[in-house]
Amino acid sequence: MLLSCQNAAWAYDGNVAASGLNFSVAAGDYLCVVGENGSGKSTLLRGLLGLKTPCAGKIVYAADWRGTDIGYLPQQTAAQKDFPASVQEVVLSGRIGRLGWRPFYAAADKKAALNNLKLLGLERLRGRCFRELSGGQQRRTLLARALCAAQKLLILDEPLSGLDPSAAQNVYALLQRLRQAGLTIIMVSHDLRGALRQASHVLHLQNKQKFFGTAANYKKWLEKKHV
Ligand SMILES: Nc1ncnc2c1ncn2[C@@H]1O[C@H](COP(=O)(O)OP(=O)(O)OP(=O)(O)O)[C@@H](O)[C@H]1O
Repeated sequence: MLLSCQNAAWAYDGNVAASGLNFSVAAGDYLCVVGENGSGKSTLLRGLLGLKTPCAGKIVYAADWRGTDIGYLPQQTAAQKDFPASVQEVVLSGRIGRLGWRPFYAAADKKAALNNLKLLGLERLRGRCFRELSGGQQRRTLLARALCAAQKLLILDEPLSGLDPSAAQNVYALLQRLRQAGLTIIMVSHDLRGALRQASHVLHLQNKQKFFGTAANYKKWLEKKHV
């Protein structure tokens, strides 16, 4: 078990955004978090990252858990679009959590950045200024950055937003390969069909936990709901 949410809830100024969350994620799982706008998905991700403290319940992490093992792709925000740095620098910054006492990046950091730039088809753009890129190119750059950070767990908040169909397919194929290589993935997505093709587990939120289980059982649950 990598992490387990035990009756956890989060609120903003007393207004509950998500409550009664009980689920666990094992190493190698691919969990897709679904639900309508405002159902608490991003709040949960921030909770898992330790950026927002639960107002009830708790999250229990594996004994050997280190916060630096996580790569995180946040939801797109206006502020992110204005980074005055090159694509390569943004991707390399995914290694910051691993620098420890070192004041500079090592050859291994630069190699990892280059590798992830290639994986996301960004090699040609590496010298370009991040803020001059298209929305989809920026999204891929931030995904490459998250990959640079992800040792054990990749947390993605709508990774496909702004991507054209072929770029989205490439990201799905990449996630599949990463999972086969042993990475655990937690992803918020509005592309239910695409997510269900790949996910091992689904968590459906509506400010509460409506469903948690395997993707196969989620399909059955959806069918029952609609008869
Ligand atoms: N910083 C904040 N301050 C106050 N309320 C917030 C804040 N962030 C989110 N909320 C509220 O918490 C609830 C859940 O929001 P959240 O962003 O987690 O939903 P979501 O499922 O990720 O939505 P979307 O699909 O639109 O991204 C919403 O009612 C939202 O208005």
